[in-house]
Amino acid sequence: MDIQFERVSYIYQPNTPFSHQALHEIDLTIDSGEFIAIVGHTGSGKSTLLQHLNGLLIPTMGTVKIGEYVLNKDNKKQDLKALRRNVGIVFQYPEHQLFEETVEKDIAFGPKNFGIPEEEISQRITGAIQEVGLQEAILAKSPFELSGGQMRRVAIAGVLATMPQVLVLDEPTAGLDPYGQKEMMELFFRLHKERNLTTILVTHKMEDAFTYADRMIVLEKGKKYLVGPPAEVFRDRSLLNNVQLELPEVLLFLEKIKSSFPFSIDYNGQSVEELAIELGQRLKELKRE
Ligand SMILES: Nc1ncnc2c1ncn2[C@@H]1O[C@H](COP(=O)(O)OP(=O)(O)OP(=O)(O)O)[C@@H](O)[C@H]1O
Repeated sequence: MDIQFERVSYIYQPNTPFSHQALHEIDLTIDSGEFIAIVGHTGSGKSTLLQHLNGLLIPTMGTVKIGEYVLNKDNKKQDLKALRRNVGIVFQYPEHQLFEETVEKDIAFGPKNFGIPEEEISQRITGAIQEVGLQEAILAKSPFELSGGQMRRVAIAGVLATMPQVLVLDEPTAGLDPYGQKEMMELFFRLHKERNLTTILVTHKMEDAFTYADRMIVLEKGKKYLVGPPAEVFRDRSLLNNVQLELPEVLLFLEKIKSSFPFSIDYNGQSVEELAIELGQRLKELKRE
């Protein structure tokens, strides 16, 4: 499913004293199978943009096109069920949305809602629980008996069981310990590769954007500020000034990826190590200039 934003603006509570324009004329194309990271300060519009991906918000101006769907203010009354089945959103702290008596019922909720036949639902539950690295024995438990990390995995399994083509992740590793964060990101990256799943990740972690994304989108005050492969975006001097990416933070993450990278990625023929060294040097030079 290709995704296209054409001059998308969004205004919260228009024509009231509380009116706030959260997105300004965003143009954007995301190809099927891409891994996109969206970064930007608090309040830059990241969550607002995400909510346009399954029609939770409809642009105030402009158009969002997702597969067959055309979302704009002239087209507000369409049935969005198929869109919502195909675009799975994992909101921040998704475990807060668990509510059923058993893990099994919680995971079944999405597929049931989308009218998937019972026999298929049980297969999907088993598949999803394995995919997120949990044992089947957990299905009979109450979600509230589980650890925080397990609850998060159950919530993600619920989204995966709807078999989306696009997976949208809003700070999915927030609140997990560093080991849990890495495991979770590797899970998303594996799903992305295995299912050719278009993945759109909102993150504050530059390291994750750099490690996993094909392209990064930097939002600043509701505007698309920079977009490109992470290695290019990090080379942009203005990122240092405008997104306030601090040099120690960058160096720290470059240092980390050198030792902990689980696989090699090649950007324009450079190994990650070469890239890290080059980026580190360039960023030092930029700060000196
Ligand atoms: N329901 C609302 N009514 C009015 N303004 C809102 C509403 N929701 C968000 N905003 C404003 O819109 C802007 C963009 O918010 P948004 O949540 O999209 O930012 P964000 O980049 O996701 O931030 P964060 O990183 O904190 O999650 C902010 O200035 C926010 O205060």
